[in-house]
Amino acid sequence: MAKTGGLGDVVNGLSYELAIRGNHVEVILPKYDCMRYDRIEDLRVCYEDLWVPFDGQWIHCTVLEGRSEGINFLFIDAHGEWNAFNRGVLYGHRDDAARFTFFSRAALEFLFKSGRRPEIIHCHDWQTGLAPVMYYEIYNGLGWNDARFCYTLHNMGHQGRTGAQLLSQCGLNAHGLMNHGQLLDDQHPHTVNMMKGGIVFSNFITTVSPTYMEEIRFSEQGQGLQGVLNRHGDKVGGVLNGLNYGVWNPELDPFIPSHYGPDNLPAKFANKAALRNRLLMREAFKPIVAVVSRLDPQKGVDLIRHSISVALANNCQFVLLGSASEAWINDEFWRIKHQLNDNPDCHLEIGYDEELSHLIYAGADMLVIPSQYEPCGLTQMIAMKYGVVPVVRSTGGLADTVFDANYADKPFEERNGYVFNDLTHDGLESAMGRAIGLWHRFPDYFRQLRLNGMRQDYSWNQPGQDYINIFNHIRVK
Ligand SMILES: Nc1ncnc2c1ncn2[C@@H]1O[C@H](COP(=O)(O)OP(=O)(O)O[C@H]2O[C@H](CO)[C@@H](O)[C@H](O)[C@H]2O)[C@@H](O)[C@H]1O
Repeated sequence: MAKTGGLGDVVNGLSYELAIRGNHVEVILPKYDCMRYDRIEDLRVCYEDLWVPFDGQWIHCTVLEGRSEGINFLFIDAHGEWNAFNRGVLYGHRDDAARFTFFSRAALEFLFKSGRRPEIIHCHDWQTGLAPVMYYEIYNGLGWNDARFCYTLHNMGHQGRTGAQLLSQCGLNAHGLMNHGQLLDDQHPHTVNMMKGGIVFSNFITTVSPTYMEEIRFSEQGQGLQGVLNRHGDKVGGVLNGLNYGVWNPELDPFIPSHYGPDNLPAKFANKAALRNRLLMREAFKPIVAVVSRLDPQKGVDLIRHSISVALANNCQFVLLGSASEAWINDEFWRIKHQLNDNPDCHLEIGYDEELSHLIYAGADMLVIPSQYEPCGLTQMIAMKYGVVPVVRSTGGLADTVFDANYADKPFEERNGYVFNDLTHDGLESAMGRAIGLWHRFPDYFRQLRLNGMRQDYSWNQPGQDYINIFNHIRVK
């Protein structure tokens, strides 16, 4: 209902997995104006007057509750002039640090006032980094002390660096927390680092793949937080994300015209025809190379751009679905789109379109993911489930899930894609060249690679158990 990328998938998938295993799970979100309200059932007010202290005033909120597939969702609706959550987008405003810290404070205030006493509060990314800080620094003193915090890092590229006045705005002791270094950014003087606060104060910290955990602890990929992660090394771990196969499954997917699985792979190809039809591309005996991505520097935008020409020069069709976070990237891809407008083998769709993404996975043959860094990456796992062969850069979770058809140190049944190391045109071209060559010259072998990927289990089954073990480890017994 509120998704711009992989974090939405993860909160959704993990919540269902925990609920299926008999846990009581509730998800708290801001009540954004731009949510998919069609995905929320029985939305109704559940707490009328929640007054939240923030920035020297009491802000009036209402809490609504709604359900989706059996899970209870709670939405904090903030009233008043500030208009914290009705901005037409989820994030991207100058006051984001204040907006999400206010949200964190409001969520805690709601849990406290409504008498809910969760054993575990699971927070995600910098937006909620100050929630465990406020819990231990403010709510413990009010007598609430039986909750424990798990904090998940989805992306070290966004840490929530902001001025120290935010701490006093949300009721924290700025002087003490900054002087003791718990919230002080390790690289920028006088700056609060919200993610660091989450790491220091939470009872356990996860990131979304084992390789990314290594990278952020022991290389500059920690983007300044290596030191704090290592100081807290006894409470950190990498848990590979799962996929919600209730949402991402070509045997059931309501957004694709032809259902298929490893036992009836030929039915996939009606989706390829539907994709071409939808995007006004011609029928041709060519593979479709796709990209589905946020167009962010993290995702390797230069190589994404280059993959278009590599695909078109090597007798392929190319489809891109991408949403840009920065104006220069948006402008660049619009320029390329105009340039290729009349090419019947290529379509660039710039924007965010959940339904179209399902049809692309179902219709494509290869998915290119040339990321600079990738904490986990879900699109390669979705691709594999849909019989699409991923071509990826070896980094983070991509390295944990994609095993090269030619070079992996694995038995053949576990090889499922193409991998390159160097973040260069040559690196990309060599991996794409091998994948495209296989499609044209050895179709049986290509089919086998698709099947290998489809048969791998990237569900929430194992990671769900890993999270339960972590929660059991930290909860108050
Ligand atoms: N334009 C578009 N239209 C429609 N759908 C689109 C889209 N662009 C992307 N998506 C969808 O958004 C999700 C993206 O997943 P990623 O793993 O790439 O996550 P992202 O980088 O956003 O998040 C971060 O968090 C996740 C979760 O932990 C990590 O896997 C990842 O490495 C980390 O960077 C997929 O479901 C994809 O289909």
